[in-house]
Amino acid sequence: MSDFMVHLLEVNVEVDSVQIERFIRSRRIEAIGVVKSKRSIWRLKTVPDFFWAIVNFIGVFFATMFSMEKSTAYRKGSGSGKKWDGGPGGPGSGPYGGGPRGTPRGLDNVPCLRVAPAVVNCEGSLVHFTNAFGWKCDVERVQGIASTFRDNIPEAYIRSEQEQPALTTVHGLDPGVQVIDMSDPDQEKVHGLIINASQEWGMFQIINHGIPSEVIIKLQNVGKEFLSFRKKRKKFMLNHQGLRKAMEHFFKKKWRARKAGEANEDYAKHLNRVADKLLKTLSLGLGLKEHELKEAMGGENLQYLLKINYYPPCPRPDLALGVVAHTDMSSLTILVPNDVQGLQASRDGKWYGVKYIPNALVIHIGDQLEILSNGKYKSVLHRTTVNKEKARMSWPVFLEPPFRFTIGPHPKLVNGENPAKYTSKKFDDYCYCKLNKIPQ
Ligand SMILES: O=C(O)CCC(=O)C(=O)O
Ligand SMILES: [Fe+2]
Repeated sequence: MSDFMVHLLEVNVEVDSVQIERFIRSRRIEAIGVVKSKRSIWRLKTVPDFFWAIVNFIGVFFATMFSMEKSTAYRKGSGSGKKWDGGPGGPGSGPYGGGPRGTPRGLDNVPCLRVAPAVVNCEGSLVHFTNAFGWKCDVERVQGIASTFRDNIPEAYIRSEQEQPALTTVHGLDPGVQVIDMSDPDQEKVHGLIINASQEWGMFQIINHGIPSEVIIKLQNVGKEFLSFRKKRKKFMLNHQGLRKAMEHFFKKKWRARKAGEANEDYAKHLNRVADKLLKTLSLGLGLKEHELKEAMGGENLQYLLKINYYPPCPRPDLALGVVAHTDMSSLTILVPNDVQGLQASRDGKWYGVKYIPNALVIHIGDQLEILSNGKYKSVLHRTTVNKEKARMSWPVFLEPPFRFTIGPHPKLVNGENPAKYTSKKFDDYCYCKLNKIPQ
C-alpha cells in the first residue's frame, strides 16, 4: 500500500452534472493558465441541460497511483508527454494549426460529460458547490426533485420527442453491441472482434476478462456506501497529501476508509491489465506496433479516472433521460453498471439498449481514440435511460491523456492519401473547446 495513491478528486452530490461540469471545467482551465484570455463560464451560453438526477457524486482518480511525482504533475495540469508536446496551436489562441479543421462525424456537435475537483455542501434544496480554486456556484438538488414528484416530472426534465426513450429506442431482433469473450482460445478471433466493434459501434462488452467478480462487487460497494451515508451536509475536499485523512473524513471510520482504498486499488490493478490488453489490440488494428497507441495517449502517464453515476428512480422514464446523448472525451472508457438496464448506444441514428450482463465490462471508444486513429475507430454516441422503481448506478473509468499532452491523428496514419481529419491539440484545450461548444 505504501506507494499507492487513490485520489478523491470530487464529490458532486445530487446535482445536475452538466451545470457543474461546465462551471468547473472552464474555471479550472483558466486557473491553471491554459486559457489566457479572461473567459467566464457565465459569458458562454450555459443553458442548463436537465438530466434526470444524473449524479457524478464521487470521482476517485487512481490514475497516477504508483507515483507521487506523477500525481503532483497531474494536479498542476502538467503531465509530461514531452514527446508530443509543442504541437500546433497555443493555449487559448484561437485556431489550431496543422491539418484540416473539423471532424467527419462531428465530435464538435456532441455534448460530453466531465468531472473535476470540488467541495459540495448540501443544504435544503440547494447544493453549494466550490471547486478546487475557490469558485462557487449553487445548484438545485435533483435528488430532492426525484422525491417530491410521484407521477410526473418537472417540464425541464422532459426531453424533446427526438430524444424521448419511449419514442426513440429500437426494440427487437437487432444484435446490438457485441459481447466478446476474452478467454476464447482463438485470440486472433478476439482481436478481430475488438477491432471490428471499435470501428462499427465504438462500443463492446467483454466477459471473462480476468477481473474477479469480488473485486467488482467491492468497488460497487464503495459507491453504495457513500449513497447510504445520508446527511444533510456532505462535505469533502480533494486532498492529495492527506488522502487517508480525507477518506476517513468521508467514510467516518478508519476501517471503512481503508476498505474503500483497497477496493479501488484492487480494481485499478486489474483494470490496468485489461486496458493494456485492449490498447495493444487496438494498436495492432491500426497497423501500429503493440505499444504505439498507448504511447500516443501519454504512455505510463495515461490517467485513470473513476466516476460514480447515480440515477434515482424516475416516475416518467419514458420522457426523461439519465444522461443525454454524448461521446466521452476520454481515449477509452471502461464501465461497470449495476443490474438496472439503462445504457444505450447509437448507431446509424438509432438507439439500442446495451444488455446488462453480470460482471461484463462495457468498453467505449472515446474522442481521443477516434482522433488518434484518424477516424478509423468511432467514439460512441451513448446515453442512459432511467427506471421507474429502481435506482441505477454505474462506475465508468475514463482513460485520459495528461492535460497538457497533445493528441492528434497518429503521424504513422497520416500521409498524402490519408490526410489528417482532425486538428492536433492539447487534451485540456480539446476539453475546453468541447465543453464550451467552440469548434475544434
Ligand atoms: O451510466 C452509464 O451507463 C453511462 C454513463 C456515462 O455515459 C458517463 O458517465 O459518461
Ligand atoms: Fe459517457
